[in-house]
Amino acid sequence: MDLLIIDDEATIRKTTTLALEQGGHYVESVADSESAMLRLKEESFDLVFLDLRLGDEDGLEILTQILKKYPRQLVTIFTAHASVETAVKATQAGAFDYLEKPFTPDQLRGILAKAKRALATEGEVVKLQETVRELQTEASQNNPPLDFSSQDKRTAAEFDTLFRAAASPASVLILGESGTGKSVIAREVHHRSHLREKPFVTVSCPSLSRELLESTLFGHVKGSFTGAVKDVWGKVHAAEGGTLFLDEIGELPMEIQPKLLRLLQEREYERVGENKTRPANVRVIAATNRDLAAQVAAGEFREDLYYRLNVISVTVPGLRHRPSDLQRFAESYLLHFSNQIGRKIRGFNDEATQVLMRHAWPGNLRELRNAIERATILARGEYIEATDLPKPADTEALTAGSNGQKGPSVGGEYRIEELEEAHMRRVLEWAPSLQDAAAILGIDKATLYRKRKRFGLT
Ligand SMILES: Nc1ncnc2c1ncn2[C@@H]1O[C@H](COP(=O)(O)OP(=O)(O)OP(=O)(O)O)[C@@H](O)[C@H]1O
Repeated sequence: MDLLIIDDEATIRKTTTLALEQGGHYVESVADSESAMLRLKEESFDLVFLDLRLGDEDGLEILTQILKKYPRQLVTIFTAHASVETAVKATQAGAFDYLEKPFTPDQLRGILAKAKRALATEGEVVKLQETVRELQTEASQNNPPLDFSSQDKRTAAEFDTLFRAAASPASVLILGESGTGKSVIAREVHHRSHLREKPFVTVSCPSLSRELLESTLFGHVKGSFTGAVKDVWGKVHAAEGGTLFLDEIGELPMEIQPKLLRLLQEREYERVGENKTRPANVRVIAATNRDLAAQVAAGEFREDLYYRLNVISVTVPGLRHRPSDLQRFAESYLLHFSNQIGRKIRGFNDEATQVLMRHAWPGNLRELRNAIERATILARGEYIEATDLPKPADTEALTAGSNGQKGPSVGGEYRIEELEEAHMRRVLEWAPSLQDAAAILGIDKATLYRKRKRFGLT
């Protein structure tokens, strides 16, 4: 623990410091209230020992002054003038405990054990607050039921690896296009792990500036940058004992990468603007829709960090690569949204089913969910019709690559060949086999092979 002794008697400061240091604690001591307030402003201490008679100063007044500024500070009063009256006064003023001089090392240890319990309880409250926040996020999204089964062999194998590894403390890296369900999977890994009762804390890497992200992760001390008006704990602290989920890790700035590596490797970190090293006990799950290996090759992501994160790695296939699951998701979303708005919709008519199956779903489950929610609202009859769904010839869907980049669009200033190549590339991305791709494109397999070679689509 980090302790501060405020006592004007040099011998008491020295002997108490020695006794506490022997117990492995970090101890500082000061002789007056001015130095004490200065240190409390600069540092955070787990427990303060305050002498009730501090030269000319009144310990009770100093106690009030400390608690006014730092209401959660634990303060134990030292006094040579023990009496029920002073004890009552000190506790009424908010003292955590009371120690009569001269005290024994055992009494001191007793106080420390009690303070440790109190701090742990406070830590639990912070963790609970974090959990409530996460649950509120989950609930406010009002999600349809989650489904982690798959008829697609590759997807099923990826999920199997992932969930078998859930119970280990190993870091997990979840790769996959946007909307494939990486955040949802990260939560599920946490729920299936031994840490399920502990906090699950999310940090979205791109949503913050570098400075803010560093302080959000590790916390900061007062004065460490403009606007840092008080000491703040970070998400690493909030996730203590549980899971820290780093979303969009591919966007983690280079400057922060060594700090995350240290957290993973040494299990320690420092708050921004502070030299004190703190232990961290968190399991890290990271996700990205970027090609992290390519980022490593391009020198944009540290290789050592990549390997640390990559202990267990899964790639969630895009929805077009698991067509056998599409209908099930569509039906489950339909049931959820029709119940939500109190409508009886029995399913999709044949034409609508065809549209569902032919669309490439570049936005994956998120896009499907939104499309079904919209269709549920628009549906006139008992069945969803093709016109309730996004148009199959939606230019965006036809021309946007899996990385979201646009290609030539229908009606623009493009040669037919360019459109042909873009269309073929997209279909090849999601069609389950070359035979299926040829059937969808309306050409025979030999022509497909020839064109693939010509366009370099291998
Ligand atoms: N296993 C699942 N079962 C049912 N629906 C799912 C599942 N996974 C994801 N979804 C749906 O897809 C939406 C998007 O999921 P999520 O936010 O986890 O994707 P993501 O891959 O993290 O996306 P991004 O990369 O854009 O952050 C969810 O809100 C949910 O509606």
